[in-house]
Amino acid sequence: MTQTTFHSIVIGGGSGGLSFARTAAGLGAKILLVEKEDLGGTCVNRGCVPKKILWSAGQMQRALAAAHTTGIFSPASMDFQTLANRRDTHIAGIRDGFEASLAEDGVTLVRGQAQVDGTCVRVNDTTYTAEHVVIATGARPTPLDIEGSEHLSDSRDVLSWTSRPARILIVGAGYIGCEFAAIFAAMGSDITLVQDGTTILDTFPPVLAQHVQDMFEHDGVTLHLGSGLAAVHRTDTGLRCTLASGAQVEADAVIAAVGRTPNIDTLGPLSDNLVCADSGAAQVDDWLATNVPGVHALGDAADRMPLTPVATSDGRQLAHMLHGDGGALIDLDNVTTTAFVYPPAAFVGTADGSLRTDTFRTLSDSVLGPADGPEPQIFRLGFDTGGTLTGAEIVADHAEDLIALLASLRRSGAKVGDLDRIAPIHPSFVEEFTGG
Ligand SMILES: Cc1cc2nc3c(=O)[nH]c(=O)nc-3n(C[C@H](O)[C@H](O)[C@H](O)COP(=O)(O)OP(=O)(O)OC[C@H]3O[C@@H](n4cnc5c(N)ncnc54)[C@H](O)[C@@H]3O)c2cc1C
Ligand SMILES: NC(=O)c1ccc[n+]([C@@H]2O[C@H](COP(=O)([O-])OP(=O)(O)OC[C@H]3O[C@@H](n4cnc5c(N)ncnc54)[C@H](O)[C@@H]3O)[C@@H](O)[C@H]2O)c1
Repeated sequence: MTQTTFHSIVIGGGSGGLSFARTAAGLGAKILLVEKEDLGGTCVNRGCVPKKILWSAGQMQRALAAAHTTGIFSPASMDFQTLANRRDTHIAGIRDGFEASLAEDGVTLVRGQAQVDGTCVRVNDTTYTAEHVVIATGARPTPLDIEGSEHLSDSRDVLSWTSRPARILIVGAGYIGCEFAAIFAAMGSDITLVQDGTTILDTFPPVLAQHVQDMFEHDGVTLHLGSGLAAVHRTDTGLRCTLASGAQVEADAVIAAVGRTPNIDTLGPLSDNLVCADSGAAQVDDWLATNVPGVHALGDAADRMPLTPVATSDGRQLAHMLHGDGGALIDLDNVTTTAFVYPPAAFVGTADGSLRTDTFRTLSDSVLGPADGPEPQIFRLGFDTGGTLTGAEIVADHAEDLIALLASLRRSGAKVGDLDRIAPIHPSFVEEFTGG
């Protein structure tokens, strides 16, 4: 059993761990990165990237379904296996790129499951020590403990599917449940969405959540709010799902999307010593330090915001704090977020300001919507009593891009009327809320 010393050891080669390792190595630090599965972690292998590939395919399906209204006639059919091959090739390319760039940056990569005790890390019977240990171990799907749970799929399974089930029941209508519902409905699956609360997307502003719910209903998604899944049984014709209400739904696949559990409990002795928040993630201070001396945490393993840009930014900033001349954590209040439904729903801050809330509803004239008409879109801006922009809420094509610009305006203290002084492009969606 050899012992090698590093400046920092980072556990987990996902968005946060890679960002930390590469930045710290670039600052001259000797870095060990430990990864038990695939470089790139959740986002690249079983999260954002494969999800967005499927989402883009679903968007094409929706456009094709509407094409005949513009006089375009073409027989369209979908071979999911071809899409799955393209997804897997794309992801493998990103992974290979990470492996090459880690080697270029001089980061030592060890494959295996890390067990951590203070600043000692054991992997495959070898012990490594460092001044700092960074926990960037991410999170995993929270299992749904019901009768017949062996029949359930989670997001990891779904994003490696090579065929598309015709009837899908999804439990949980948060980000993952709603995104999968939208994507597979667009591809032609029959979707039932079961949510324990009275609203879908319950971390989103209520106006956006309601708008997405209306779109789901329009698209034929069956919603069961205030309900849950009690049991699943395999029958000759599929999976018979019994809801808490007693209702029965037959499906070919059942997806549990009921949240994610931080990977804090699988770290060996450290698991018992870390102080965690209610989310199950490690509590950290403004320097991402945990309660254990020398141990930091970031990304989904830390009690911050479980989104890729936060993990990546925190990784970079922590590297500057530990191995450079200081860094500053991203302001969580100005983090933007998007649910990739059709069209996407995005927000920053809150639009329910005390001075006024401007709400614009419009029908897109720039894209093909569903066959029975263009997509309804919504855009809300909120201002405080001083007239300063407090938030933006958008459901529209390219909302995931637009929202970053609104966050930038908000951060720079934009006032009521500032948007009126912009001459927008015509015809475009933004002319609904810009131009005097
Ligand atoms: C279906 C889905 C869709 C998503 N879509 C989006 C999106 O569109 N936009 C967005 O911003 N976010 C999205 N997210 C969230 C995003 O993926 C995460 O916030 C992000 O990946 C967190 O990065 P991380 O580095 O903290 O953890 P991860 O990327 O999960 O990486 C952690 C790594 O640590 C490794 N590991 C764990 N324990 C050990 C151990 N003991 N030893 C060695 N290695 C270990 C794991 O194998 C993993 O590779 C999505 C998530 C899911 C599940
Ligand atoms: N586009 C994105 O940025 C994106 C996409 C996917 C995931 N993510 C990240 O991943 C995290 C996890 O996503 P998620 O969708 O798994 O969790 P979530 O917390 O967003 O949603 C889970 C939903 O399931 C419901 N639920 C929980 N238990 C239930 C039960 N037994 N029966 C019925 N409903 C139940 C909850 O009320 C909640 O609304 C998100 O918080 C987000 O940070 C981000």
